[in-house]
Amino acid sequence: MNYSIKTLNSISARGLSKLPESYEVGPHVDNADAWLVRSANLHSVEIPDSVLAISRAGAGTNTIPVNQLSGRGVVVFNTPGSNANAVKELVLAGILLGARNILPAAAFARQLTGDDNEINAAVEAGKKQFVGWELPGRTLGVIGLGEVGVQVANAAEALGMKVLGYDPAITIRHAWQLSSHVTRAASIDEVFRRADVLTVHVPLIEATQGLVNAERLALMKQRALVLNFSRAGIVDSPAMVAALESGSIRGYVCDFPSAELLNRPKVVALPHLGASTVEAEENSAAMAVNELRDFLENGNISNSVNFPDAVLAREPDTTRIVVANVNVPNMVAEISALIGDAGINITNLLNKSRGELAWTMIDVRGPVTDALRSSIEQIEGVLRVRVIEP
Ligand SMILES: NC(=O)C1=CN([C@@H]2O[C@H](COP(=O)(O)OP(=O)(O)OC[C@H]3O[C@@H](n4cnc5c(N)ncnc54)[C@H](O)[C@@H]3O)[C@@H](O)[C@H]2O)C=CC1
Ligand SMILES: O=C(O)CCC(=O)C(=O)O
Repeated sequence: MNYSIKTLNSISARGLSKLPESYEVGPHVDNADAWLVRSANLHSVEIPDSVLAISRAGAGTNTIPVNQLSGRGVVVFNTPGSNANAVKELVLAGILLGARNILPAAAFARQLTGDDNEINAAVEAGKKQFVGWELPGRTLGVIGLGEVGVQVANAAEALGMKVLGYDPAITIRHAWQLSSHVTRAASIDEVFRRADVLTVHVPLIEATQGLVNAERLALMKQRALVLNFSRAGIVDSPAMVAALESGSIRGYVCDFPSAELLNRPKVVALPHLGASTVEAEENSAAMAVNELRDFLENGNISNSVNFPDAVLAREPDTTRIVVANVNVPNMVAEISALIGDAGINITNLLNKSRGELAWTMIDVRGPVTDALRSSIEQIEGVLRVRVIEP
């Protein structure tokens, strides 16, 4: 079977090279079986019915209409951790940019004129305006201790910072990865109160929209530094601008330029560069490609953000019936009954659920007719059915 994948952003060629030659891949593929995206905003894009899955080569899926796709039985993947080191490194750079006033200082040096003696004199006279501060002993507040947040917390701790973390839904894996020197904050407001530097590493969802707002900025120490390498909407921009103008916040370092933030000396806004390293682009693309291949060729799911993980080893010479369905009782029995009525023997079966959705894979010996497929599609609660030949 030949599959096709449409790419909607520039995707690392090395990552794409993991696909076999039989795959049709590129930006102009019509009616593709799957889409591979980075930050492309799909909320107002028509996604054809041919699309069985979308993989986001990266972490954030706020640009994808996940709920709507779930209702169509379309699986949405992301690539957890694939770019976390790249983001961590840029966050560390951001902390140092703010702590040492590096950008205004470099701008000052760039505009110097005269011979070397005059430049040296101007340097000695001017440098006192850029006196910074060192990291050891300062408190870094990290909100969100997932793939990125844990790496940022551990790296800052290794640089001598005191680290205060907050994540009410931290996973066991991330809790194990976190340095034992990181202190757990009892509340999000405690992080705002105690941080000299605050960094947010949470997804943009309804609950995190405007999480950094005027009330919380007012809790912060005078002249604290705020970083946002997650998503623009997590910080209330007018509140941030007001805090910068009043001088209560020293600086805002982020990955999301906007009209409101342009030309503000206390703002460093990078052009969404967190994941823009050769390594992160390659890792993310390779991970997304592997997820899509296993999904298209076997119906298996790893790292989906809407459907459960579901992996069932393939046995030779079996046909796989893959069903995306609403998580309601008796579904497996109803599907199995139709297969039995068609006189087909089931060799293996997996049914996994996640919230309101479920994924069912049934391996059978013998051909699956269009009539059987269509009768499974008619079951109430079935969203989509695929038949994958041996
Ligand atoms: N600037 C860039 O290029 C990049 C930006 N990102 C952004 O960073 C976000 C985080 O990335 P990862 O760490 O890889 O994701 P992740 O899913 O591994 O971690 C997110 C963490 O935030 C926590 N969380 C959710 N709501 C919270 C709340 N209200 N308070 C405290 N914690 C909360 C979750 O429990 C989870 O542990 C992504 O969703 C994406 O928006 C990620 C990678 C690159
Ligand atoms: O693909 C990119 O450059 C952005 C990465 C990102 O924002 C993410 O992974 O959430």
